[in-house]
Amino acid sequence: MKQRIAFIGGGNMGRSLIGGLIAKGADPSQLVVADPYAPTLQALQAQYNVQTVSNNADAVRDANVVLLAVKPQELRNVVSSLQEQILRTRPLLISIAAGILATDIQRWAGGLPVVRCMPNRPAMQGCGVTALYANELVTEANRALAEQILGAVGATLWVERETDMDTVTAISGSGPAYFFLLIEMLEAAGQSLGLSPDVARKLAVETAYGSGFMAHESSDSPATLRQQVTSKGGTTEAALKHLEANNVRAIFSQAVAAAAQRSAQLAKELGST
Ligand SMILES: NC(=O)c1ccc[n+]([C@@H]2O[C@H](COP(=O)([O-])OP(=O)(O)OC[C@H]3O[C@@H](n4cnc5c(N)ncnc54)[C@H](O)[C@@H]3O)[C@@H](O)[C@H]2O)c1
Ligand code: PRO
Repeated sequence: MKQRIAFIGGGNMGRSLIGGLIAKGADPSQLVVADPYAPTLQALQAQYNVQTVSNNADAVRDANVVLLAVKPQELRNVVSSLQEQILRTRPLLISIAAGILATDIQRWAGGLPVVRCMPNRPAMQGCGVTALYANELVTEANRALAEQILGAVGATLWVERETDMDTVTAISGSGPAYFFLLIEMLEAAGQSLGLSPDVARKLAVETAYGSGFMAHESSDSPATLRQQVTSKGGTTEAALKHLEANNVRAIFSQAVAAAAQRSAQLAKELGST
């Protein structure tokens, strides 16, 4: 990749993308990270040997891609304060912020095109998934560049309607947390039934890994894979009956809807002015 990418924000997700890109062979000298928190910069410098700066304007100076990885609440100030400079150098702006509309970011940037996307934390291991959205100002070259960067750390897909980004965020952006919660709950259940913490954790984590890997590799649907584990009158059936009787599907569906609603709400609270 022959791009110079400026990361604005080197927190959890910035670090995941940087770690994933470097693991895939990106040259650290092509990546610069700006963050006001010195320990974050020191850790990124030590671990990845990327250039780090405390000032956003310094980071974007020579960049042809600016990857916005700050919290949604920070985005307007960050982009507006860079406007004068980026209007001169015209980098591609890529936002990973939940909720915030591409048109709002575009306006704060003085009219530059913006690719809005939603990656997820497994990008760090090169097995993330990113959904991207581009409005009419975004060129084919912009799209290709964004896809090249996010595609280096996992699967990519484009959505045509920006409203779908709220659902995407609820499914794959937040999704790793749902799976981590499930691992936590399996681990706790194992412990409460008498397993040692180490054994309970190993069983829970390896089972999640194996199941995810199998779902990824198999041509069978997740429902079919589930049925293959579930012997009639057996142990799995006993557990699944209990979950179904307690409305696990409805609860989960409502939880995901709450995440999507929060994404839409963030756009209203923090954008459109
Ligand atoms: N964490 C995830 O799994 C995830 C997944 C997809 C998208 N996102 C999106 O990524 C963005 C960052 O989330 P995160 O979880 O990495 O948050 P984070 O708090 O871990 O990281 C944000 C970073 O931005 C830095 N920062 C704050 N103000 C800044 C400023 N003015 N200029 C430059 N840097 C500044 C902070 O010091 C921090 O290191 C959010 O918009 C979030 O919606 C997060
Ligand atoms: N983390 C961000 C949030 O919780 C966006 C998706 C994952 O808002």
